[in-house]
Amino acid sequence: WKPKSYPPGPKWLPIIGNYRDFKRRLDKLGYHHLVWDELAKIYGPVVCLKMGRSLVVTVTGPEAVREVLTRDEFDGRPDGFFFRVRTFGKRLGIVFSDGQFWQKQRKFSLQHLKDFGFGKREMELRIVEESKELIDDLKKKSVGSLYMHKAFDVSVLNVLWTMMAGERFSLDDVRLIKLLQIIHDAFRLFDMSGGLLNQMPLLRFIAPGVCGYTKVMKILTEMWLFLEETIAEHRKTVGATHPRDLIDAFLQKMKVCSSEDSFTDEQLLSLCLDLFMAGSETTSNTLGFAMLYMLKYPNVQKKVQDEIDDVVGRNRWPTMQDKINMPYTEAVLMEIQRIANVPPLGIAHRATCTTKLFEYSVPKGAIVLTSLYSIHMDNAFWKDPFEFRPERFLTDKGTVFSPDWYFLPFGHGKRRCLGESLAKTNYFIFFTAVLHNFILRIDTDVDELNMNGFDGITISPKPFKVILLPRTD
Ligand code: HEM
Repeated sequence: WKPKSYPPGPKWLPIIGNYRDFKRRLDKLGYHHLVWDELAKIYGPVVCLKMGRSLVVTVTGPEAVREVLTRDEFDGRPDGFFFRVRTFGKRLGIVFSDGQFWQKQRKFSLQHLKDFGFGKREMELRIVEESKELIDDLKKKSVGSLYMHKAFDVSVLNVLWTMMAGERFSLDDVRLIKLLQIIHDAFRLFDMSGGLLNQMPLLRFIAPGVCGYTKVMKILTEMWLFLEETIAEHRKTVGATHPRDLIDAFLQKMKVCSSEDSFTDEQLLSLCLDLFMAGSETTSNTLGFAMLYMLKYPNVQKKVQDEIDDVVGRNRWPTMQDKINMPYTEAVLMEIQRIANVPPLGIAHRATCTTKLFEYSVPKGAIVLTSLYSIHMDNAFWKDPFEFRPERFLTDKGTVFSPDWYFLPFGHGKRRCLGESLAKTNYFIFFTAVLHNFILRIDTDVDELNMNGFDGITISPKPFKVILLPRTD
């Protein structure tokens, strides 16, 4: 049974709703976003499923995705056990908070990250320094072949962490590598609707292992401990003025705010957790896929290298100023984001009031997923969406073309990615730095390269090995 006015979808069973049907399709297709795609083919661009206690509405295709991302009543984030367990049973952080609390915290974070270079030349210089360090490290390690799917993890995080906590990690930092692996596992364990733990939270008492509770608590405990140590260190040394980083700025703000305000110890930890998680996995997975596509398409790799050599030459490092003169490279970077779909369903939204979506009624509290995958792979618009063809992003004149509603790797609207400028600069500098310095070769057959990643909140590349041949001047 379900109200007639709700969006279409398969019939609900008592208690579990559509869980069994969804699981059956997931076992067949292997990826959550493909299940939603299959359901959209049957029921249309707005599909509604009941997953345990959660009502999940998923929108597919540019028209429906645009409708959700441009309307304030869909700017909420889901509530529920899974979304609160990270943040002490409360709605904290930035990613899964909403309303005035979120507005205030998002504004504060952006404003103060900017004070420490975010989106500015300083940030780019830091990324260049990190990329130089990474290239040196790769040169040392690149005797024979090496795993490349996670090569960027620490370097990418270092840029963000310097602005947040004023420190960077050595590329071999064992604790950080372990922590990043933990985050990686966490992203594989759940899906954007919160998974079983959100749908049936009581399962944590009955079957904590099966519903992922045991693992999630292990992951969170390690993350909390790590972040708490960093924050405690800041607490000891923070001054009254001249903050050194975002944590200092937050601690100073706490001192001048009343205890009812949203600037609390728990919020500081939650904010750090959110930025740490949102900022690391997405960018390094995108760069991992970028390496994979360069291996699979050596002719594209060569064209990028030729463009870098033409514009940058062999005697200096690529910079963001070069990007405007490198349309082919930019088109390649865009095509990788389009086809790899690292966040295939973006981040879950929530209807903050009962509202209409086209002719359907969406009740207050429904989880709303936007299939970014569906717009990136839209058959009618892209014609051959499964082909890797960077030229699709170039006009006849050779300039870069960005089709607004068919290319949204960072989302759109008020909930758009907070880290976009950092992510884009990281992506461009690390990618061009590697191709400037190395020719990437595989040591297996090209056909053996697996372009399909692991499923999860983000899609991540499966392990692959690369032979890095130094490019001579
Ligand atoms: C290639 C890398 C990245 C991609 C593809 C990406 C993509 C996205 C997407 C699709 C969203 C959700 C938009 C929505 O809700 O509709 C998002 C949100 C977010 N991203 Fe990113 N992101 C990337 C890197 C980063 C970085 C480096 C940071 C670190 C500062 C970051 C921080 C965030 C935060 C905090 C949110 C939540 C914003 C909010 O709810 O107000 N992201 N990102």
